Amino acid sequence: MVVAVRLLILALFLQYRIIHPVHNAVGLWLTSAICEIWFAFSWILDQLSKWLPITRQTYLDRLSLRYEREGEANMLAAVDVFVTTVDTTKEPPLVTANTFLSILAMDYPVDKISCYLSDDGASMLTFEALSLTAEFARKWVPFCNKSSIEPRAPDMYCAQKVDYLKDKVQPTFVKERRAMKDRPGVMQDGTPWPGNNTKDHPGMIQVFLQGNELPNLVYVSGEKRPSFLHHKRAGAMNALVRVSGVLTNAPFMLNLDCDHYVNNSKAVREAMCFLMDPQVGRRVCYVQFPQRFDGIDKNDRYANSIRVFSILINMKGLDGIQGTDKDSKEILFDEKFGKSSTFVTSTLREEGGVAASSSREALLKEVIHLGWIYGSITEDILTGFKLHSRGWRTIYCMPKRSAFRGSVPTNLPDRLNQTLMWALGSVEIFFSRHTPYATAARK
Ligand SMILES: O=c1ccn([C@@H]2O[C@H](COP(=O)(O)OP(=O)(O)O[C@H]3O[C@H](CO)[C@@H](O)[C@H](O)[C@H]3O)[C@@H](O)[C@H]2O)c(=O)[nH]1
Repeated sequence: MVVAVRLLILALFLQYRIIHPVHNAVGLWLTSAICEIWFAFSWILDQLSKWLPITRQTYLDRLSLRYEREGEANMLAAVDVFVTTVDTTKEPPLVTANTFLSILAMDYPVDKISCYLSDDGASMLTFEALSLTAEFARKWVPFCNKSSIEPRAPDMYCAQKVDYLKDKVQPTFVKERRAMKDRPGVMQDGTPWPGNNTKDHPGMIQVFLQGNELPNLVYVSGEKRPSFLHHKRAGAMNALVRVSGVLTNAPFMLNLDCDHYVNNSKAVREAMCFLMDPQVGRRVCYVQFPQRFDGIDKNDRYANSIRVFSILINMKGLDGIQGTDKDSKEILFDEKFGKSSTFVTSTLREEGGVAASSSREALLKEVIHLGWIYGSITEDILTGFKLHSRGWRTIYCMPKRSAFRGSVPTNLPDRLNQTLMWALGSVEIFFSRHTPYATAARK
């Protein structure tokens, strides 16, 4: 009803605008009329996606009943978690360390989680930080598991103003908690990685944790050469897909930015409710969680929360059609689980991912399945489109306790840069051969 009334008002307004030209300022009138018609058109498109909003419910106990039977081997699927970082000045290693600790301490069988960091900055500082993170994880993860705390990112947990003495918790817990709070700082100085140039260095892989007590933890910095495009985050993600394909090759992957920590330790289980569902799971290629952010100031100067709340209905609506694409317009981050088989975890011919007898055309076709698509700085949106155009479904999952939380730009230049990047990415997709309109026309 509201939409119909708005549509009517819009039609009357546009009719008025068109039949009343401003003769002494034709240029201005024409420009504003074109802009208004364009906005009206995009608003109508936006409404179309809202007809069938879906709210989903997960039942974690049933997941456990099906896949974690007593006396039997745990049947939950393994997950490779990918985190990307590039610039230690904008993405402090301490933030990345928190993200990793929250991942390592997730409520999921430890032998089924492997964490990978892609360091596009090839920074010694990040490398050192991850090494110290691995050390601290040996204390932090058992503490989290024993005490069932939330969130499991140490800084965010310790920043909570909870009086544990008041709650009459066990004295041992209070003591252990204090020990965790007084942990030694994990950062050292900002010495650059010796002998390396961020734009020209060999590939680097270091396994920090491996075994049955903690999840695997691997540092990766993909090879960079000045004469080759490395395709920014898409290239970094594909490097991780290839490395993890060789090392752990889990059937699912979780992808996070370095400043997005796990806020709900059961997040992976939430996603598995869909991905491991015998019926729904077969058609689903990823599960996406809503964007949630810390650090938004009281007046929300940079409009960070608008994109969180106003898009909720759009996301639910899209879920009712085929699922959400990664949307750069309002969403900053999302976390998604994809089936590696969709992306084919091990690589091309040399890794046995594609039969040696494949023709060049077949190979090229497979390459499209092989990972994040190149050609746009908003590679996640582009890849989301591609997956949808191949018939995959995606799920929008909103657990009561938000699954992940991230940080937002806290100054105007960063916020403007971010918005510009998303806008450019969308324009790139629109004019590329991957444009959804061309894909729809080809069908
Ligand atoms: O060359 C690069 C550039 C970026 N990144 C990483 O990519 C992530 C996102 O980059 P950022 O510049 O912070 O972009 P945002 O706008 O904050 O990120 C949102 O928008 C991007 C483009 O749509 C998506 O890739 C991200 O997942 C999404 O969170 C960060 O972890 C970076 O460290 C790299 O690994 N290599």
